[in-house]
Amino acid sequence: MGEGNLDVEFNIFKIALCQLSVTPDKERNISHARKAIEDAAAKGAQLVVLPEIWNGPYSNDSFPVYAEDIDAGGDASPSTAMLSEVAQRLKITIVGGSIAERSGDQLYNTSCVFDTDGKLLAKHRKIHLFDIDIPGKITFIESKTLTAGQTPTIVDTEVGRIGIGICYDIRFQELAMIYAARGAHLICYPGAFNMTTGPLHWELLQRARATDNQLYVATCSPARDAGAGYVAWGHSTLVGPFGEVMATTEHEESIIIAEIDYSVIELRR
Ligand SMILES: NC(=O)CC(=O)C(=O)O
Repeated sequence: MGEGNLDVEFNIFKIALCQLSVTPDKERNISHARKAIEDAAAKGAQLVVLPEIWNGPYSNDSFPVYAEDIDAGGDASPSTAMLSEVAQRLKITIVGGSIAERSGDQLYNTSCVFDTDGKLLAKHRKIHLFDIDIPGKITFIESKTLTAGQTPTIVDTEVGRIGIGICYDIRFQELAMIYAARGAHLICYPGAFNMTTGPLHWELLQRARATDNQLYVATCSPARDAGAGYVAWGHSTLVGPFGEVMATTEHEESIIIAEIDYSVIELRR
């Protein structure tokens, strides 16, 4: 598949954004995500995207507790084992949101992409950690526990060339530009914006990245839990290459199904 070339298996296909509720019960979160992926596939989705940190709470206290050794696989990573199994069984591509990854002494916020044979195609470690202090509103210092990833991640799948970013990565146009220059059709950003930055920037940034680069942008957030330590904004969204919102939702749990047509990219350009 060459740069900008639309020689992919499916030019038109359905994407599902699974805006999942997340609880402190990891086993429940894994089986809940499995069920949502099955539902999405039953509705015709060939690409399923999950939220940022979907197997446990989004907090510095929880990251070390819920972290998995993805490279070891099997019992060391029940979350990614489930994603691999379901991708293979249902013959779909999965951008597996993100989970905390343990690698030696380091922890990362990591997104795994699986192909239709259940093979791990790529692992993206969040490059731009979410260190933020808006007095009286929100303080979150991801770098207290997490290490930043070092490399952009772009992957060829049966549903196109996909660039991966995680949440705060969306604020950095340079990353999206690299993906566009390398021929991405779609950038997927699992993300968990919050009640301060969500209303301000969530849709704006998605539409900006899509318009700047004239490609599709998909985001997937956890559903909002008003009682959680970190309250997610929700509003998972698909944006087209003209910066148009093609599908979105509010903050409750939901599965968004939408159609992507890559021929529109050339048309817009
Ligand atoms: N949680 C994040 O990584 C990013 C975020 O909430 C924001 O940029 O705002």
